[in-house]
Amino acid sequence: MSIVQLNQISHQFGKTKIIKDVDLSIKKGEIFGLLGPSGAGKTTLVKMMTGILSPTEGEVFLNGEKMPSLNQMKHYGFMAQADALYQELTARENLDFFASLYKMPKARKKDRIQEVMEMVDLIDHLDQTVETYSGGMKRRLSLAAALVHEPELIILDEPTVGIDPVLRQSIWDELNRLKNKGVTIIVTTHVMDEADKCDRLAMLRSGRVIALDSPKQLKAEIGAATLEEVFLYYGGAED
Ligand SMILES: Nc1ncnc2c1ncn2[C@@H]1O[C@H](COP(=O)(O)OP(=O)(O)OP(=O)(O)O)[C@@H](O)[C@H]1O
Repeated sequence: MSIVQLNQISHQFGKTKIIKDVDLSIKKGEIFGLLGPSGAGKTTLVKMMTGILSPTEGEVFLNGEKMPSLNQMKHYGFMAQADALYQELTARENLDFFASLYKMPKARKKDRIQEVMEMVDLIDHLDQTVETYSGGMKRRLSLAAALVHEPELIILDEPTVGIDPVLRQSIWDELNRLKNKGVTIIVTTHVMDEADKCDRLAMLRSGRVIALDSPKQLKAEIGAATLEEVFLYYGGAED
């Protein structure tokens, strides 16, 4: 069974249709990428997966349950583009708060906070208030907050924007480690080399899925050397 299922999803803001007839079926344990230029509709699509936004048409299912569903909320971790952190609290207090929301046992919570803070290379700043963090540090803490409760589905909206290449690699190592444990990861990106790391990729343009397969298969099908070529081949160029 697919963990996320989108059936004929469309979304309209006012009179403008932003998402057009999207069907997607995301399987348990895969890293699924949504690749597209700015404005293609990636954020709108992931917001509908989380139930934050309802589609104008079509249905979204998480674990077979129709969204929005409060019950499903504890199963996923979401990292939005805008940070949702408490500025006046320390990083530890923020993570403690998020972990407690999901009723994580105390002992596990303590260890897990250390683990995620090491992963995002913020362990030396655990007891600093968030207001003293730089923009990049806040991004990394937001990622830690999305992962702290060990969700089985992780939805990340452009998680590595503003993050340096070394740390970006360590974040991808962690995502792969989670995937090997059976966690499903959905990630939006407009960076081709990140898209290449996904098991499957949906290329999005102007609210439509223009191609969908593994990066390797997408390239092989048209004899392309890069994902850029694939994107252009399927109509990725602007009108
Ligand atoms: N609340 C809103 N009201 C009106 N239009 C919106 C709203 N939110 C998004 N849009 C429009 O919907 C389109 C898709 O936006 P979305 O944020 O989903 O794109 P994106 O692919 O995530 O882009 P980016 O990579 O820049 O984050 C854009 O044209 C945007 O202007």
